[in-house]
Amino acid sequence: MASVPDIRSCEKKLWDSSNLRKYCLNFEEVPRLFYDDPRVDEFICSHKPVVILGSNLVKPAIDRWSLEYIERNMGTDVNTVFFSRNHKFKYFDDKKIHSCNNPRGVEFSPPMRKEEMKIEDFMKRLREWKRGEERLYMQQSLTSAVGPNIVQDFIGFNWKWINSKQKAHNWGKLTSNLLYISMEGNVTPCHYDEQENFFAEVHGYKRCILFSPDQFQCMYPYPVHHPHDRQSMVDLEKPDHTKFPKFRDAKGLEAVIGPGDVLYIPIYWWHHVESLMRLGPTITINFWYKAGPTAIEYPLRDHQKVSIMRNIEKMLLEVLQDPKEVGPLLRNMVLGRFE
Ligand SMILES: CCC[C@@H](CC(=O)O)C(=O)C(=O)O
Ligand SMILES: [Zn+2]
Repeated sequence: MASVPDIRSCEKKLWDSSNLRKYCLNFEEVPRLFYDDPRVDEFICSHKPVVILGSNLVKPAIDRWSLEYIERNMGTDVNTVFFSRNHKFKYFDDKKIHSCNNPRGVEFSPPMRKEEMKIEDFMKRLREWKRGEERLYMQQSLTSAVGPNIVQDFIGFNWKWINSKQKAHNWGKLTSNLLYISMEGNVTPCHYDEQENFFAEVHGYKRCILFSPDQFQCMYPYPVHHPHDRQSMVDLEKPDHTKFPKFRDAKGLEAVIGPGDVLYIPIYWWHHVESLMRLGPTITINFWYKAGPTAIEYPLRDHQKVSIMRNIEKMLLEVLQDPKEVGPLLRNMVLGRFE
């Protein structure tokens, strides 16, 4: 992507395309709107991503949450830290590992490992990291166990604004706020979540590549029973166009977000997230909301069709018991009949 003129005009551009990983696709820009622009609600209402500027959603964190401040104030509980031998941190559900007896009988090998660490141990590992060592990525729910200063900062978030969005769009409850502390260059590969997400950048720059739920045929998600459920089987860095031919036609959007920017990631939208290279660690806070009650209206929305497909896979596995039987039954149902 050519370096994008930063609309916050006077600010010096702090990154350029050399900080971004290169992919075989070109992406359209996610629109960037100020928080009080009425079009923001139009984007949220139509489940379209938008970068929201100037909301002050997590201003206390932007003003205070340096790595040193977080180390001093995160509290004494342990934090979830993922380790990966490469730059990818591909999520997997360890409760589904048993079901992954894939046809060749090869056991599932987790692409990363998890440790519960004290904040000071995580920060030490981060400071002393050497090329070639496992990369680290802290992904920890903000709970009442954090220190009093961080509780105060959290109270100082712009709850008035975000609560008004939750209400206006009839979202369900706020289920969690995760604090992400990532090394430069870390990547969370392409996946979708079943929650609405306000993704608030606190420190550093992240690039988010997004694909709509209507790109389902191009994204080749793992089966629902697989530990990598909700993840795309396509490796964005070296896509296998033989196994995943439709990926060539995928139409994606992208946004680079910096401190103060909030990216709305609609429920079921695919997203790949990378911390820009050579710009140091990034800090992000997300706000995950349960979806609101959606009346069944026709034509069905694409994300509703994804939810229907998920339920069909779950039901078939429930009744067939053997994951290896789900594909053949679906093929028998469709081939030559619905094509
Ligand atoms: C564990 C995933 C964190 C995040 C991606 C990222 O910032 O690396 C994301 O996917 C989300 O907030 O939904
Ligand atoms: Zn996600």
